[in-house]
Amino acid sequence: MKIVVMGAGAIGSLFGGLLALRGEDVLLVGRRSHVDAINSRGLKISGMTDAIVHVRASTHPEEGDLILFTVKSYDTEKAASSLIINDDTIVLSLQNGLGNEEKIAEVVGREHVIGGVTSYGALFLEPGHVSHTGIGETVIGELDGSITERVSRLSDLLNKAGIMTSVTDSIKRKIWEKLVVNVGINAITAITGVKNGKLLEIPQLRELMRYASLEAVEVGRKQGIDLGYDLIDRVEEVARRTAENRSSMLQDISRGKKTEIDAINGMIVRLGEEVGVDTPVNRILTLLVRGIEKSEAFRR
Ligand SMILES: NC(=O)c1ccc[n+]([C@@H]2O[C@H](COP(=O)([O-])OP(=O)(O)OC[C@H]3O[C@@H](n4cnc5c(N)ncnc54)[C@H](O)[C@@H]3O)[C@@H](O)[C@H]2O)c1
Ligand SMILES: CC(C)(CO)[C@@H](O)C(=O)[O-]
Repeated sequence: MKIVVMGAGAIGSLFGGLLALRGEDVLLVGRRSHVDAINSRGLKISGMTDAIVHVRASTHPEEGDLILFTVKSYDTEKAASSLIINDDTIVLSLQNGLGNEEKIAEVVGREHVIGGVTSYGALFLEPGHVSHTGIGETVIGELDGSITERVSRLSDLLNKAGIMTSVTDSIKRKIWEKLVVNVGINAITAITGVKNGKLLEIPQLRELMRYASLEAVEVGRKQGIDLGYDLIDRVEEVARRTAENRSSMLQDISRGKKTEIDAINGMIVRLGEEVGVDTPVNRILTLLVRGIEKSEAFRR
């Protein structure tokens, strides 16, 4: 199976690197500096995995049997339109936020797309070097909920590379559950500059986190997704488990990078309007993050 990683940044390089270490045929597609470093010195993975992986890298995609789709949500359309696929190509998105699978499907056709969520953690340290920062479950599934041979095969492939993966018949709910966690944690940590654990220690931030998550659950339920209200406690649980993390959105803001706010809190606002659920907390969080993105003064 020829595997193409579309968007070899932190998580894409880690997954692609782990698959290549297992002997799979992998092409990492990323930006020039990262590609050049990998082609001259190999991909260095440090942290929970320690390896130099000799894997091919390019700035342009090639045809693949499996495409691991790992660009940030705001790059989805552009990256999808550069893919080269054949009749049997599977495109597996491991992105956060909502709407990525639909955007990819619009470009390549729905029959090619499989949804995924991962609690693996990775950091991009410098060109040619990523850090493996966390291990967690990866869940994949067909968008229509069917359990197909191809999704089972894909799960086997990832498991063989040491990426603990299971197949679900409700990937949309899984994507929503991860979304609610990101809605509760990411924007508030990005705005206030605190690590995830502080959201539990500071009563005002804890209240905000619960309100933001509750709005997301209400919107999801109105969209027909079977989300329980206990998810709000699970958001707190994730903040506890990742207490020392600086969330991905806080890291983006600190580096002066664009955030995934539109696919996370902004998506709750947009969908809330569609289904008639008020989302004042997420509206303000979205406006603040968009404002901060535009403000030099807030770069830490
Ligand atoms: N990093 C993590 O631990 C983690 C965990 C779970 C989910 N995710 C999700 O996975 C996605 C990627 O996250 P990340 O942290 O790896 O981001 P990242 O910014 O490190 O990686 C994305 C990479 O894609 C590259 N890219 C974008 N468009 C491209 C194009 N057209 N051609 C070639 N390269 C292109 C970017 O240059 C970047 O290097 C996000 O949706 C994120 O929320 C990340
Ligand atoms: C789970 C999470 C919020 C932990 O920091 C992570 O998904 C992130 O930072 O985006």
